[in-house]
Amino acid sequence: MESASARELVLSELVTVPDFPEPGIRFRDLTPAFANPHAFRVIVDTLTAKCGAIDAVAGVEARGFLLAAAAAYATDTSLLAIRKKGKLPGSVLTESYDLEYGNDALEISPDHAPPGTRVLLVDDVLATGGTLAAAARLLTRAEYVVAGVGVVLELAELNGRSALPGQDIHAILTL
Ligand SMILES: O=P(O)(O)OC[C@H]1O[C@H](OP(=O)(O)OP(=O)(O)O)[C@H](O)[C@@H]1O
Ligand SMILES: Nc1ncnc2[nH]cnc12
Repeated sequence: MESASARELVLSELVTVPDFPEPGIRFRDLTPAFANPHAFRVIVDTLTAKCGAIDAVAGVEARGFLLAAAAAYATDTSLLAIRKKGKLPGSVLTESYDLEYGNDALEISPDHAPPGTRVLLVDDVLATGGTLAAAARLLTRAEYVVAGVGVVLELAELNGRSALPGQDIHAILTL
């Protein structure tokens, strides 16, 4: 169970925007929480406290990068960038996925950490789970171990957990 303070901080800073980025979507904007230095610190500390031993933190472009960079710095571990298709040079692994408002593909450079690297995978929002499931597939194909999945906000009605069977998922706030 999450501490009330982290959950309450996120809840107090969360902004819901109707019909963005397209009609029918209730967009959950966490950038105000990231702009609050106390809230951002508590968020990063909570995400990193909830996983076991790790060697790296992976973040999903773009909003996941904000969290992953801070979490990797805080834990003194490797930072792994999971990017949208076409942004990484050289040899990459690719996974396509669907999300609440479209589809896309993610890529990773597979040789930036050794096989067996224990990775905490982070993002801001878990909605349908398409994004994090594709990211977890990339990490597995790169021969890393997904030690945990951390998100700030889980949208339970979209059942994203079902896309991540067997993963240890921690959400600071679930709506
Ligand atoms: O669980 P899902 O249904 O896959 O949705 C969650 C994803 O959607 C958002 O990213 P988005 O693709 O909008 O990109 P951005 O971070 O570049 O804004 C969010 O940051 C998650 O990565
Ligand atoms: N409703 C939503 N709000 C913010 N980010 C999202 N990613 C997918 N669905 C989202």
